Amino acid sequence: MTTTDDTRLHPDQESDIGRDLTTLSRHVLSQIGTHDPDAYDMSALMNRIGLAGKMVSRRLSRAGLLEDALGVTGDVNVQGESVKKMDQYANRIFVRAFEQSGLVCRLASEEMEKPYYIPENCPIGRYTLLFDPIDGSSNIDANLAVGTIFSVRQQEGIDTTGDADDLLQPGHKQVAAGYILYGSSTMFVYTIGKGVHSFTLDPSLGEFILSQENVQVPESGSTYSINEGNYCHWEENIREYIRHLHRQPGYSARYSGALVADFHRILFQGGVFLYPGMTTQPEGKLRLLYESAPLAFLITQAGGLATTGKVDIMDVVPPKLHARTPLIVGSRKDVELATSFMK
Ligand SMILES: O=C(COP(=O)(O)O)[C@@H](O)[C@H](O)[C@H](O)COP(=O)(O)O
Ligand SMILES: [Mg+2]
Ligand SMILES: [Mg+2]
Repeated sequence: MTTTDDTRLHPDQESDIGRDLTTLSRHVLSQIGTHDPDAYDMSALMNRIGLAGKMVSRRLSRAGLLEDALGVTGDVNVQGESVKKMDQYANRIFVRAFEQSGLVCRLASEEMEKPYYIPENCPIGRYTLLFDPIDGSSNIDANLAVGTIFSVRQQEGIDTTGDADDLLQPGHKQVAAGYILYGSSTMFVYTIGKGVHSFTLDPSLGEFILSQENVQVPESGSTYSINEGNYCHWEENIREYIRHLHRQPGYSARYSGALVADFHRILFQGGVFLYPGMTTQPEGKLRLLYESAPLAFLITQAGGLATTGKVDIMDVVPPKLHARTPLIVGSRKDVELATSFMK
């Protein structure tokens, strides 16, 4: 007679039992290390960003099957760029996620000319969420990677004019920042000033599960990421730097058309991303408050650098909500080499 060992588990079950199941909200709480109301608010805030990200991820994953997911709306946003249906959807999802949260008093995004106020949250909502709902939206219709970038700041002052002028402060004022990358898997990467941590969405659980703690960018890398189609519009010093890289053995160009995706590669594998100013557009393309500053916060927490070529991105004071700035970001040695050409 044969017997079965009821305590023995299938290999899939064994690996589930052995795995680390640290969720995003739990991780934020453990990072803060206290259990006061502020810690729970920050944890809930991150969880809410994660929830909105999951909804965007779900829609992207079925976009080709839905009637209203691909293509443009026909509107032009405050940046003068045509709005994609997914830009509008993601913007609305983030606003909806926070309307019912009691956590955030204002949201400012690439897709909204002025900050969006949630007056019922304002007496208690101390935070402002700044975000780029879909970064790299030209990739959407080609089924390529896109992202969401976010930054959290504490409201300073009463903001009686409703213009959110207190947001016009340097990147050091950020209390949290991160991004969601909608790639071959969906990842959530964040910092609250205590290192950089990455999570991967397990679609079967609907949860972001910790995949790497304390990410450190390599000191140098072999990738440079820049849109060389703009070569003719760069200043001569940038052209000279790129020609210098062309002569170095082992350097590869990688450019996906989505800042988040290119930044993610560099954060994990090293190298440098550049979106410099151009003769036609001296401040470049990227917006400081919800693109460059959050990525600068992340990279500095990971041991790298972010600069305009002249000053540290974290020190830049934006003159207006949607201000742009040149960006050079990545491994310390690669950024130093790039900036040495700009002196
Ligand atoms: O500015 C960006 C796009 O942001 P957006 O989709 O407008 O939120 C970046 O992701 C750039 O799209 C990306 O770096 C490619 O820019 P180009 O090289 O096409 O100008
Ligand atoms: Mg963007
Ligand atoms: Mg965008």
